[in-house]
Amino acid sequence: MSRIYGDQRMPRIPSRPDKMRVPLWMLLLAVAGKGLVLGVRWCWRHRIAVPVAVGLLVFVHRFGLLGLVGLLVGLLLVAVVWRRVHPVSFGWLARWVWGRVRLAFVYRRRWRPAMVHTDLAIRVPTSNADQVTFDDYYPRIRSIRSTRAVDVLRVELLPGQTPEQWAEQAEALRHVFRARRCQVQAEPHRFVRLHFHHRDTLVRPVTPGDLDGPRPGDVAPDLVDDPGAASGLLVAELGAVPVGRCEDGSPWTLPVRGTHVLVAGATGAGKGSVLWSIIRGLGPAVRAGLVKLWVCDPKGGMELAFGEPLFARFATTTGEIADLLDHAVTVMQRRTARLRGRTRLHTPTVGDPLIVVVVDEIASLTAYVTDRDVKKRIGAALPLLLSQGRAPGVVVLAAVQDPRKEVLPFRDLFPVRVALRMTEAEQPDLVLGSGARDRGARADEIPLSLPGVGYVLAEGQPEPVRVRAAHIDDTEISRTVWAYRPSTATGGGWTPDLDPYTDSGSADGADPAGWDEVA
Ligand SMILES: Nc1ncnc2c1ncn2[C@@H]1O[C@H](COP(=O)(O)OP(=O)(O)OP(=O)(O)O)[C@@H](O)[C@H]1O
Repeated sequence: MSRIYGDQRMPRIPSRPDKMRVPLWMLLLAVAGKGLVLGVRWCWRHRIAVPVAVGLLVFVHRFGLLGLVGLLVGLLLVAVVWRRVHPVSFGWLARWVWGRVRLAFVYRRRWRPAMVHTDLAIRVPTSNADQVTFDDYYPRIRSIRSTRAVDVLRVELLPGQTPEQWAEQAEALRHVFRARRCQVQAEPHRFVRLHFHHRDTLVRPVTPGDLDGPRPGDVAPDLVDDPGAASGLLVAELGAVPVGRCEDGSPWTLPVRGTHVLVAGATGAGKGSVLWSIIRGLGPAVRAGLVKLWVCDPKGGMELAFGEPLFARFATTTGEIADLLDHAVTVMQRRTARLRGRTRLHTPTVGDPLIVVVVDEIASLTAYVTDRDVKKRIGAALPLLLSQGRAPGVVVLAAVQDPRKEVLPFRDLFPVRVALRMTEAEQPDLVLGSGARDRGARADEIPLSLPGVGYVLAEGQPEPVRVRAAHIDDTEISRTVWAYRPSTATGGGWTPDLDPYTDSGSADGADPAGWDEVA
């Protein structure tokens, strides 16, 4: 209140002004005027419902109840035909109508009490001649978009409110509107979007999509005649590698080129499926020679050994892993020296591919290694790769069970992070950044029955998105390996002219096939 009234906490003490005689006609006129204004305002607020109701009344008056039944049957038939002929426009209209219905019967009815009890309404004390009263100001719902699974309300903030205040009340709002989950998304100014989720769209496992078929709106790289264009398409796709599905039904993709990705989750949360989905998504680029997978499986190869033919390098002991990481640092430093002042982001080519260092259970390398020399080498190489590897095209894709800083000291160096099921309520914030859980990333509430479900937060993206990775079973892994393993003659064949800065000789001053020789 002090904000509105300055330092004056209560309104002025009520004082009774002198009585004034008002003629009765003037009073009646004032009451009628106020009634008219309120009536017009009400009609304006219900500007769709009022004409529809009036239209229906006129219709019934003219054609009777039987006519009304005929009209409804006719509308139903039109809807069925419309849905078959043009499902997109029908879907849009259906969502709009469903949104108006939800607004009228759910949100408008419970909105005011919900706002008062969550302290999101503002109460200003006012005084009249006899008593102190209060004026209530309610945040206004400006629009609504509804599907069968989620209602999204766009709400205008009251002066002085912040999206954080709304995020704190998300759990209370979820209960008021009987939703399964409520997520608050801030707009840059004045508005928040409240997502009330009613159904879980990620209950069913996601089947991996076809990587070689035509994409919506374009064609598969394999179907492009010009090899340069095909390669360009594959390189472009490294910015959005298909991993699974988002809660809103859209494809879940992750960038791999120019970033590092961390996947965190308790045991059995489905980290393997995220790693395998990304590896599989990189398959076409691996087959084309534009990506090399350097894979470290400190669990002795339990998780990733199936894919060995797909990998340029595969290390399972801590000694081998330390060698692999040292070599990745060397390649990174050579490339950095070569590309310095020429480009800010390496463009993969067959002679100079993107190197993706995949590490399953990265904590085994940072916290649990007993050999001091190996631990020191790994402890030096990993932060170097994470801090300098993005631009020269040596990127890290890692999985971890325990996201604490003592276990993974450089987790903040991963720009893209995925939080699968976690065991403690603080962990989503450790992985996705502070406040992520309040903004809806309740990874600790993901049930055991939903492996592969999690929340993702990419660099520059303010809100966590709920996602599910595709389920890659052993058969699909074998198919992927068989379909996308690179040809044995690495470094041979045609090199697309994508990188104008690539030297005419070998990429890093060494034989490109040399990377494989080290393995
Ligand atoms: N996206 C998914 N959809 C459906 N089932 C999945 C998915 N991901 C994993 N699973 C199932 O969940 C179980 C555990 O998965 P996974 O081994 O990938 O978990 P993890 O996090 O890697 O576990 P750990 O840390 O113990 O290796 C497996 O039986 C797997 O079949």
